[in-house]
Amino acid sequence: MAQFTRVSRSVGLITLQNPPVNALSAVARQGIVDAVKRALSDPKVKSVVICGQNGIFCGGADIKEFGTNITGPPLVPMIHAIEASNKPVVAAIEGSAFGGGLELALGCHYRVAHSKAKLGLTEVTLGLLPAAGGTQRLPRLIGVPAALNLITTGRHVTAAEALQLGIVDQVTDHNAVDEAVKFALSVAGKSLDARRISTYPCPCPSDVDALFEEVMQKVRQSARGAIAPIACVQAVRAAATLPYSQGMEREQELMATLFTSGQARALQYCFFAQRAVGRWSMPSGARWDTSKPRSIHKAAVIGLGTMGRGIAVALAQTGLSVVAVETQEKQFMEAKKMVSGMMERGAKRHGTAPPLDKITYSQNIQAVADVDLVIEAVFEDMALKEKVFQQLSTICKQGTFLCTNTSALDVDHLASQTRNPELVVGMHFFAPAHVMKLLEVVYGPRSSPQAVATAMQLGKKMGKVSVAVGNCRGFVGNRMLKPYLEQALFLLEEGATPELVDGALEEFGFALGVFKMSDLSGLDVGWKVRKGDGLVEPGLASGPSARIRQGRRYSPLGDLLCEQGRFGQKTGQGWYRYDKPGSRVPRYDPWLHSFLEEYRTQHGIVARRIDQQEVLERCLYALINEGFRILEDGIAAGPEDIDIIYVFGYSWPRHRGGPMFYASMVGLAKVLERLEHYHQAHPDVPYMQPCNLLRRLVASGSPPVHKWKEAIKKLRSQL
Ligand SMILES: CCCCCCCCCCCCC/C=C/C(=O)SCCNC(=O)CCNC(=O)[C@H](O)C(C)(C)COP(=O)(O)OP(=O)(O)OC[C@H]1O[C@@H](n2cnc3c(N)ncnc32)[C@H](O)[C@@H]1OP(=O)(O)O
Repeated sequence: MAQFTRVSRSVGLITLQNPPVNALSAVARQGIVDAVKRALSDPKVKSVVICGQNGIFCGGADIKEFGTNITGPPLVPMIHAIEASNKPVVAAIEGSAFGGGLELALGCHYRVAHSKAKLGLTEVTLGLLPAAGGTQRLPRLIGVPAALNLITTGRHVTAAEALQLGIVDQVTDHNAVDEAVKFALSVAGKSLDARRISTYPCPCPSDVDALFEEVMQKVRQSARGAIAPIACVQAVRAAATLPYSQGMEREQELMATLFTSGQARALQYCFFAQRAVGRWSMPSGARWDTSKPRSIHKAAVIGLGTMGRGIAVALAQTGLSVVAVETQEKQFMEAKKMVSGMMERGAKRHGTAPPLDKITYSQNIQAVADVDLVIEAVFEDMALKEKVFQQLSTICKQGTFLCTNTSALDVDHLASQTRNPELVVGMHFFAPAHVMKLLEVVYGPRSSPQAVATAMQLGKKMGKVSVAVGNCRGFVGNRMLKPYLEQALFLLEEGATPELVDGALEEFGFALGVFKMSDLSGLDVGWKVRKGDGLVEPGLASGPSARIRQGRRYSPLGDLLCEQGRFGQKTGQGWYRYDKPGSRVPRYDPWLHSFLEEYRTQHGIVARRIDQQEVLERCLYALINEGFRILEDGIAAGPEDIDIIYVFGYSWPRHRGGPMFYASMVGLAKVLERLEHYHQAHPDVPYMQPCNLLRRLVASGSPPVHKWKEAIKKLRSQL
């Protein structure tokens, strides 16, 4: 849909009308084609302005059309027709001009942007490339290095940066459409020879080959196996080395490969899943659209360790008044300094003032009496947390929401320590809390829908992707991590090395393999939890029973390393060796390898050759199997919730769509068959026993991932 009107007597105004983001659907494209024809054939129209309704220029091609039979006029000829017009066409950019939206604007002869507008060729984030001429026009307009940066990252630029780069011709604080109309009046009748970007030569540095080689190397490194950024470099290279028409052919060729790829499907699934998790629901039937959040004006953080500091910064950055409480003198002094430093660095990056005055510090928990919401972030110890919740329940004013940042403990038990358990929810942040985008909002059986809605809304305000999940040990993310870590240890026992396991996982796309990650986060963290669970027995006992604890297979390898003081990066030794404590570069450690050999001998294990395929199947399918159990238990409402948690909190490669999406791509029958195989080989590993839900989904014909929610509901009703 696009509306045509004539304004200021001689300006044809074309307004895209496709809410909510004016995406270029088949109907919208047809509307533009018709409106442009009308403008060009109307002798009273001397120039044209294209804008979008409701303050947004255009959110790009309609992503919902991808994967369907696309009809309607294609984008490329539509944009060519606009560029070829003999009447000047001005794009009036308000809100966003992304992907095909910016490509449409690049086909116009001029661009006027509102100062708050954001622009970007974002296709790479959806596993695609700017295939409506973007890879050919942008380098011609702003040069190869700047275009490569924008196209391979998909990053959004502000109107000010767009002006500096030469993407837009004018930036205004006033109404962009009015300004564009004035602009259009001023250029009516002028020659357009120098305004058609496709006719520009591509400004290139002298050594193009060296430039592209260097960029390609960098992109390959950061892409972690994603193919779209590489295709983007190839397409821009075509702009730099070929005439426009041949460059366009190359662009289309590369797009055809990406368009039907599994990676594009995965990335587009993530786009919609990220939005779907905002539409949360609870097993009680409470939902996002029927639960009203309460406004939070003042919040408190209890405990200023690493997590508490990050949470305090994230809260202050939203503009809330924050009371930060730490009772230990040394930690209190240190935290004050660290928090100010974090805020100053953040403000410097964003070119804003640090919100230092938003935080007041106190060593007395009584200081939280008048806040609307508290986030407890004290040490992960149930007795300590119980005490804090009992205190909060008496100190805080009526109606204050009490949240815990526990990463695994029972939220409902903490709620039972208070007078109003309905006000208690978990807010599980990920370290560093002011940087990481994920927030698990954990509801217990007694949490009120309003408490959940308020925590979800606060998370959104903090710029987090918030996912509402049920209460169980480890919630969703950490619960699924357990079988993954366990398999990694079993693989070491059986003959693998940390290098082999990490190599396989990093090749799959994880930023860090499991052992590097364990060294980074500290081996002592898990050791403490296992001690609390009564799993740790000191020393290197031998015999098969030494590796059976609480009736199931257990690997004491991590405990043995901790007994040696090998806690990972912080002690300079863990699964790898580091140059000094605190160093970050993992190195091969001969000690670890002899230790593993000695361990195997002591336990009578004959090392065998393990390949990458086995590493991936055992680690990932064990984790996925637990994901199915989580769905079966109703802890996560749907596969999207699990996938978003893994993509945003656990560095699961986005181009693989999250663990549950990945399972659907591999094929549920295959996942089931491999789990059955490994469970037969390792009957003492309950995590490998295929979950009932997985079996039933396979039996019901392995529905596609977007149908699982419905299928689970149906399967439940049959029980
Ligand atoms: C085999 C041969 C193959 C040949 C090739 C065929 C080619 C055919 C296609 C040619 C394509 C040419 C190249 C162009 C490609 C593109 O343009 S891809 C799209 C690029 N656009 C984007 O990346 C922007 C995506 N959107 C956003 O970033 C944000 O939505 C926004 C615009 C910044 C607005 O943000 P906000 O206000 O926060 O709202 P949201 O909640 O994010 O969105 C509101 C709802 O709108 C839905 N939506 C958003 N964008 C799109 C879109 N482009 N298409 C469809 N739907 C979109 C979004 O999902 C929300 O809806 P719900 O999911 O229902 O909540």
